Amino acid sequence: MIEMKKVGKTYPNGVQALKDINIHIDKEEFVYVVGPSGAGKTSIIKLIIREVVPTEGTIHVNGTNLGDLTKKQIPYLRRKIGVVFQDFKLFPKLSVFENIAFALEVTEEPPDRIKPRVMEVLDLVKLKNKTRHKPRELSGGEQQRVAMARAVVNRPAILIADEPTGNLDPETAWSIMGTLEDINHRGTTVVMATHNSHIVNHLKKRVIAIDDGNVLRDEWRGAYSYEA
Ligand SMILES: Nc1ncnc2c1ncn2[C@@H]1O[C@H](COP(=O)(O)OP(=O)(O)OP(=O)(O)O)[C@@H](O)[C@H]1O
Repeated sequence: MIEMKKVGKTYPNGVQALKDINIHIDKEEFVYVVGPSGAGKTSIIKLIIREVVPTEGTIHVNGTNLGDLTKKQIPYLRRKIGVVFQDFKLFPKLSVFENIAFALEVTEEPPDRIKPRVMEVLDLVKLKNKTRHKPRELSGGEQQRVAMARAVVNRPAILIADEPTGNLDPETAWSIMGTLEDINHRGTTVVMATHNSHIVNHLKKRVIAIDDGNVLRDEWRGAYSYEA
């Protein structure tokens, strides 16, 4: 599903963000990527979605060697990968319904299929009663749930979440984790970069710990850290 072999990333300014990354993530796994600020977590995510290219090594996503992709093929890769961010990145002028429908319109979903599918994902994230609201009329947790609904509306094989609970209070963060687990149980692979040690230590999953551009640990049902 996601395979990185001997992947290194040196940015044009000479910063070596990733050194020798070897990771294999299978279909339907739920994986935390943890590590201190600057460790390289976001760089791994950007490589998976082909926002940046590696300086060394090879990456396969869903059987495709990203090194073989032409610029024109990148949008097709992105359809297989949903992404959510810490700051939600919703369109402020569009309603909840329109924010999600937009993702189907750009992939040219037949118009009569759009409404049922949007309502289906709003049901999944428990927001069917807020379809006409604008993002500013929602709480942070609700906005993140809209972002998740939008990320999965095209039925991607993989959902990448970069610090999805970063802007949320602890209780709301747990509700977001419930939604991510529901998405995972429906067959989507979830890769979540996080600093939230409480969640990682209590909702046990595979943990890939990155430090200084290297994989420090890769453990099934691991912990956030083993210090103190
Ligand atoms: N576009 C870029 N150009 C140059 N250096 C970069 C770029 N993006 C990231 N870096 C550097 O690469 C290293 C890894 O950054 P990255 O954003 O992957 O870390 P991170 O683990 O996601 O950190 P955080 O938890 O703070 O988001 C850092 O030293 C960072 O300064």
